[in-house]
Amino acid sequence: LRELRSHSFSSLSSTLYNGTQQRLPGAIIIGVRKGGTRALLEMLNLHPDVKVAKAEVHYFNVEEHYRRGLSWYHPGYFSSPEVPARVWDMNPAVRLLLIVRDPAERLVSDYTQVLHNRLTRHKPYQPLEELLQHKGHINPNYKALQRSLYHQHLSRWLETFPRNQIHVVDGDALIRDPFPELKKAERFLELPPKISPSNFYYNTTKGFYCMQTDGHDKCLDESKGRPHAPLSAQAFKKLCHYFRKPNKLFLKWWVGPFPGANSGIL
Ligand SMILES: Nc1ncnc2c1ncn2[C@@H]1O[C@H](COP(=O)(O)OS(=O)(=O)O)[C@@H](OP(=O)(O)O)[C@H]1O
Repeated sequence: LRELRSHSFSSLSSTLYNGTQQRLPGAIIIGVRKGGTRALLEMLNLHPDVKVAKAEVHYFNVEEHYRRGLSWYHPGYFSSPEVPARVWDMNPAVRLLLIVRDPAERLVSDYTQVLHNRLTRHKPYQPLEELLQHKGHINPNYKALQRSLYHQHLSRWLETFPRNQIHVVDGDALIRDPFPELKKAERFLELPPKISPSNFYYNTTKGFYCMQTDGHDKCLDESKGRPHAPLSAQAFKKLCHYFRKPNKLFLKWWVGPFPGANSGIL
């Protein structure tokens, strides 16, 4: 269930429409595994006008969602081809927040998560270097690699949704300095500016920003920000090289034909 949540959407009911309790989300976070979805969701939740749908509401009772006609919750992956049309059917005006991160880093994080699960269950595992390469070349069939080909998944969303309904959150920038990314997301959602720099502080033990509001503070759990599995510098370089073209395609869409310096994925 947790997997479903983290690999799919996180929904936000906000005051986009009527300022009251809404049943269907006015905005949805789409993103791949390990892109920073949870951090974005928790940080947006600092806003008093944002209501984050509880995980249970999404996925704990899928049958109920099906009965209510929300079948898209079930396979809701950024990379699932059938999802954009289903989201459109739910609400064609929904705002989409797409969070991405350096595709090579995301891939290593993705592998690290799988490795962690296998180690916990005392199951055998293959080293990343083996999965990643075939006869000395990057293996294009490796699923975690395919999940990092953002432009491919995005192009399907763009067949359904206009560009201005999708806002990209730079997951790397969110790690380094969350406030500016939150500001941009707030603007995109047309929310009054309520999130402030004082909502964030750098936690040196965690090595990441944590949140604080009304005297309470909160860091993400230990599954976020784990040390990554080892990968040789040579293999990582190959991987970055592999992603150069897909990154360019994605960036061209994101920032236009002349990419600025703000994106972390080149
Ligand atoms: N503030 C803060 N604290 C902790 N972690 C943060 C934060 N901001 C972003 N991140 C990054 O979020 C990464 C996990 O992304 P997801 O939440 O999408 O992962 S999951 O697929 O739902 O498991 C996670 O990836 P890893 O570092 O590879 O574990 C983090 O780098």
